[in-house]
Order: sequence, then C-alpha cells, then structure tokens
Amino acid sequence: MPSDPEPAPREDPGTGAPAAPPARPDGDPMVIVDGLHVTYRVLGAEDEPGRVRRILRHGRPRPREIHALRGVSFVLRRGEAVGVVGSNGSGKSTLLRSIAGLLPGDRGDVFTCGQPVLLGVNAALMDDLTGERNIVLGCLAMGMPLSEVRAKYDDVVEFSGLGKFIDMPMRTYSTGMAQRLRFAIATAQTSEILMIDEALATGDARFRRRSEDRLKELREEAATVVLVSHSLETIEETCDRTIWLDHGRVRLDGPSADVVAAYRDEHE
Ligand SMILES: Nc1ncnc2c1ncn2[C@@H]1O[C@H](COP(=O)(O)OP(=O)(O)OP(=O)(O)O)[C@@H](O)[C@H]1O
Repeated sequence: MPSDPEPAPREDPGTGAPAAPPARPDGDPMVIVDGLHVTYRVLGAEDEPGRVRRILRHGRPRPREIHALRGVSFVLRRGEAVGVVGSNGSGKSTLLRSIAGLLPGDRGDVFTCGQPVLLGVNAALMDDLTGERNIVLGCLAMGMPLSEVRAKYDDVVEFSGLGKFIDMPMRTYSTGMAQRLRFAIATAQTSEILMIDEALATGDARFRRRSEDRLKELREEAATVVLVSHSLETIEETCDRTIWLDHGRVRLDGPSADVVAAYRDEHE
C-alpha cells in the first residue's frame, strides 16, 4: 500500500518561516465547553429580609438564584489528563455534572465526543433491595444496556468483595460495605471521557488500594481524563494540564506545574 505523502511544513503566512508548534496537544477535541453558564434556582430560600411581607405582597416567593458557572470555555483533547482545582463552591462539581449531561446550562454549549462517565455521582441504591438487585438497577440507572450489565455483573460482585452478603438487603451492610458496592457499580462503566470527582470515598485501606488500582486502569483505558481534587499533589502527579476555577470562572488554564504553583501562592 502506498504510504501517505509527508505533510508540508506549516508556514507563517507573513514571513514564510515555519510556524511555531501549537501550544496544546494535537489530539482530536473530545469535550468543548463554550461560554457555559449554569444557574441553580432554589425555591424557598430566604435571600433578603422581609420575606413574609414579600410573600404577602406578591403571592409567591421568587426563587433565589446561584450563578455557579459564569461563562466557562475550554477544549479537552484526546490524550489529555486535566485537573480542575478551585476553592469550595467555585463550581468544580457543577462543571463536571454539566459535561456529563446531568445539569443543563442556561447559556453556552457543551459538546462531547460520546457519553462521558462521571465517577463520584453515587448511584441511588435502595436499602431494601439486595446487593445483587442494586447492581442491576444501579448499572441500568447509569445508562448501561442490559446486555452489558449481564456481561459485567460477575466482575462487579467480585470487585465489591461482599461475598455471601451480596444476596442480603443493603440495610444490613456496614457503611464501608455499602461504599464498596457503590464504588464497584460506579466503576463498572467505561468511557473514552472519564471524569472523577474526588469525593469518591471508599472503604478500608485494602479496598482503597484496590480502588486506586481500578481508577488507574480506567484512566489508562480512557482517552481523556478530568480529575477534580483538593489534593494538589494528586493533580500534579496525574494531570498534565490544570484548570483553576474561581467563582464560576476560569482563572487559569495551563500546564499543571504553573497553575498549581499559582494556586498555592494564593491559598497556602
Ligand atoms: N444543588 C444545588 N442547588 C443550589 N445550589 C447549588 C447546588 N449545588 C451547588 N450549588 C451552589 O453552586 C456553587 C458551586 O457549587 P459546586 O458544588 O459546583 O462547587 P465545588 O467547587 O464543587 O465545591 P466543593 O469544593 O466544596 O465541592 C456553590 O455556590 C454552591 O452553593
């Protein structure tokens, strides 16, 4: 088979000199976030004094608005591992939930190449059902087709390490056992776009090690990884690039070493 011709070197149109290499990796775009705004509307919140008078005057209270993301834009490419840092309430979880399609934006757009998986959103498991039934329901609730649930069922049971407790109702599980089951269900999914919210707390030391290994495996399988963490060490170790969110806006976006150093300067 004839080989493709060598691509011609790119040239600066003004000088004819070879153009500078692009600042970002050249992988295909996997996620495009374009001018995204997300506002929560909370009914029943008291946003100003005199609420009783206002209810009487207007009939019903206005919902309180929390503008969590204020015009966030970036592109994530194939092959990137991107950290997201920011103080409490800066909008990190909101951003991940929007990319996962769990939260509609009120302005702007999110485009993704395939369905991203967000780890850290706990499957809503039911206390009165057995571990077995929760696995099936939890996987279906995450959008897995039944054929895939069947194919992965044994692995999920094995990974949960619940042994004979698997056919007992969940209300008989200790907190750690329930966490293990949740983690096993959450990580049954694979996707090219994997987003991990660090809030994924998991059981005892042995299970934590297994969870870390499993997350590593998933990261290796995924094409693009987004990690939200308050641990700057984890971000530096895992991610080449980091986005710093501040009051719902991108404050900095660049190589992790630079962004983490700037973030540390302000916060430590
Ligand atoms: N379900 C919700 N209803 C109303 N407001 C919310 C909701 N979830 C988050 N918020 C608000 O949106 C803003 C961003 O919250 P978000 O959870 O995205 O921040 P975060 O950076 O992930 O915080 P943390 O580091 O504490 O997890 C905050 O002001 C928060 O109070």
